[in-house]
Amino acid sequence: MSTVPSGGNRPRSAARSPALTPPADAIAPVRHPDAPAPGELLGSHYAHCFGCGDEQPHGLHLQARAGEGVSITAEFTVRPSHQGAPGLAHGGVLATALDESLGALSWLLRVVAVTGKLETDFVRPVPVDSVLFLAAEATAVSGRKIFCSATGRLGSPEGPLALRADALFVEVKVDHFIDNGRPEEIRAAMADPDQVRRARAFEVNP
Ligand SMILES: CCCCCCCC(=O)SCCNC(=O)CCNC(=O)[C@H](O)C(C)(C)COP(=O)(O)OP(=O)(O)OC[C@H]1O[C@@H](n2cnc3c(N)ncnc32)[C@H](O)[C@@H]1OP(=O)(O)O
Repeated sequence: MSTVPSGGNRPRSAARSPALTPPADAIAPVRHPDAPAPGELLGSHYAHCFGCGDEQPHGLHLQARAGEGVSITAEFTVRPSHQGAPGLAHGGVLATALDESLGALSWLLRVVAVTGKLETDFVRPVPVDSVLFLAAEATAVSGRKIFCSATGRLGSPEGPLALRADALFVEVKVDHFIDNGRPEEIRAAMADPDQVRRARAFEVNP
């Protein structure tokens, strides 16, 4: 069953960019047999990640849980440091929370993927101290392209819809990070056995 309501007040597909519509020959996403069980906390893919890292003091500290199929849920508490306007969350921070939730789907597919395109609807203002209940789901796969959607609801998983996103993630090899990341952090990550283990867990064909 889908955990991402297509809902909101108008049909999402009416406004979506063509690049975010899966091609006719796209296939349904397949949950990897070794994916974490529904309800299991996924943990951070990188301790210094702005979205989910435990060791990132400026980060969002998002904690995602595996859902059914290829879906996750996550909670994000909006802090005063996340403000854009007085007492309200910054839109870019909210987009980051959606991006991170969508990125967490990689744990269920067991592929390494990065955001290629992220389209966000900001449906309602999100006050500081709100708890946003995020739900993300992969909807289709076409070659290296993973189509996915997410929502953010205020106060509870059934609360008022505040955010909605559609995204295209593109599968990459671990070399994507090794070739492009700053050497200092890459060296540190490769020297950390836990980080190497996490990277391997995402790779189907290491
Ligand atoms: C490890 C998990 C981390 C999770 C953290 C949360 C997620 C993130 O924030 S990731 C960080 C932000 N994202 C990035 O830095 C990505 C930067 N971009 C890139 O590196 C490249 O553009 C990349 C990898 C997306 C695609 O490049 P490349 O590998 O050369 O593939 P490319 O051939 O261009 O594209 C593959 C397919 O995707 C499509 N595609 C790629 N980007 C887009 C886009 N922006 N819009 C539409 N389609 C796109 C292409 O059209 C192509 O489609 P088709 O196969 O039908 O021809």
